[in-house]
Amino acid sequence: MSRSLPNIIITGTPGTGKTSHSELLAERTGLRHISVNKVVKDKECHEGWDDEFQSWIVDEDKLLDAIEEDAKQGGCIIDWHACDLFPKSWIDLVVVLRADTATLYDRLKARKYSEAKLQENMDSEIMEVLLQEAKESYDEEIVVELQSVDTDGMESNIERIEQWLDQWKKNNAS
Ligand SMILES: Nc1ncnc2c1ncn2[C@@H]1O[C@H](COP(=O)(O)OP(=O)(O)OP(=O)(O)O)[C@@H](O)[C@H]1O
Repeated sequence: MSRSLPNIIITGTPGTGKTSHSELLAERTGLRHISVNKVVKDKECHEGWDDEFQSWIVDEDKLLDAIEEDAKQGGCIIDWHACDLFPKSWIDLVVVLRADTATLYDRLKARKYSEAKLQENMDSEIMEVLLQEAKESYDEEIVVELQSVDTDGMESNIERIEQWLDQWKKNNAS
């Protein structure tokens, strides 16, 4: 599929910094930030609310239909805590954000998550669930793992993605 701009997934366990990175990257590059949580809610791509985990039960087919046009056009930053559902043909780069357990614990605790939700997310980060999902779903050379612990780190992550974007544009110039 040929696009004039690439699509980038920013994924990771909740609290690793997907929204913060996506917003800053969108501001710096002009790419469109697609907050999948927001799309699920606004376009009702779900089958109801899961009380135990305090999250929507996502209808993946509806979600893909909702973002397909944008993805085909290119230039999207897809921000979500899962990545395996997006077709490989849509995606040019997958950034998996990581945080150490102490940092992540503090961030999730500050959100007043239930003990079950907090534990589920901590386990997911420790077991590298998102990193494995990304590596199993996409070619390894497009999957990048970046640490998201402090603001300096976030700055250098964004610079790195900007450099990648410049290179992608050069490689794909017609
Ligand atoms: N690299 C970082 N440096 C400093 N603070 C950070 C960093 N990454 C995230 N944070 C802080 O951690 C909190 C969670 O970040 P954010 O909302 O971006 O995570 P998220 O991965 O998008 O979470 P969710 O999946 O629940 O939407 C915010 O208060 C944010 O400011």
